[in-house]
Amino acid sequence: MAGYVELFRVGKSYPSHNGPAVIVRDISLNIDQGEFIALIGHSGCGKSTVLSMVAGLSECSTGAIVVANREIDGPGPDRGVVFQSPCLLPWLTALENVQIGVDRVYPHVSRAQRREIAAYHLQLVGLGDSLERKAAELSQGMQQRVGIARAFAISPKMLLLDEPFGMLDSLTRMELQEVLADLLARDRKTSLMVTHDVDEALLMADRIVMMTSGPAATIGEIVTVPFARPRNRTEVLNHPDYYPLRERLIGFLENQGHHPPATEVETKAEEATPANVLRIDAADQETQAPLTENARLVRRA
Ligand SMILES: Nc1ncnc2c1ncn2[C@@H]1O[C@H](COP(=O)(O)OP(=O)(O)OP(=O)(O)O)[C@@H](O)[C@H]1O
Repeated sequence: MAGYVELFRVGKSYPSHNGPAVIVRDISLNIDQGEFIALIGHSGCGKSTVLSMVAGLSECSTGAIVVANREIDGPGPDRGVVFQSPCLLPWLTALENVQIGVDRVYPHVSRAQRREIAAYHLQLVGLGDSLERKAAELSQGMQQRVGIARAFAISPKMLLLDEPFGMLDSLTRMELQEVLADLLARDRKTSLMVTHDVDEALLMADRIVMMTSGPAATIGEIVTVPFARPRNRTEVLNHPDYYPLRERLIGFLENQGHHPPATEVETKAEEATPANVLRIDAADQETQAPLTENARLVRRA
């Protein structure tokens, strides 16, 4: 059955002195309207590469991507992107940063209405009192709230999130996971999120797509998360299926090990060792108790 978003045998390679370095290959995935997909895999396997092709920021070397029946050929306002760092214009206010996108997408509505749209979305992410504060004065968590408001304010058909909470401390990360979940409960956007965090994937996603390790990474396994959305963190953690699912995800990643990315293979073939493996936060290992904190896949030991 056709999906709302369809990836048909998508691949990406870059030229190198040894011929094309294949980063990802044969990525085929149908995403239903309103579905939330988490993309996980070892560092360097090509998760961001896939996301940036869906965003239209990078061209597919092979295959094609269709969003709402239209093959994409570049970035567009039908896809809102949230990056790890929100890249705000520091000299502009929170409101002005959100309004830039709104102005571009709604050029025909009045300036007052455009301001209202931007202000409304900043209120939704809890920044109603900070509309006029300069971006440079905001904490990292607040800046990321602006980034999320900016993505929602343009009413995209699809949301693309590239490790959106990766740079935040764990408490702020949990807060923003809830902000995002609340927004998605109001407006169930079709979403694709890259994350290193298996607990975040289990909290947010309807399906978790696990990528094999590169070079030439592809989809290894897809896990359906059986918890109804919207979700409550405590209920998810206490669900009898939670730990078996978590084990399955971690088991897959452990079995993948970590292979050097394609570009390293060319220059460092002899240095490829299985030492670069998945590690869980020391805190998690110490407690061995039900996790209230995210287990992180740390990139390299
Ligand atoms: N412009 C480019 N030219 C050559 N190689 C590139 C280019 N951009 C990315 N790569 C390579 O593609 C591979 C995949 O990168 P990508 O950022 O997609 O991985 P990732 O899984 O998102 O990694 P991480 O989890 O660390 O963010 C890496 O080996 C990277 O070096």
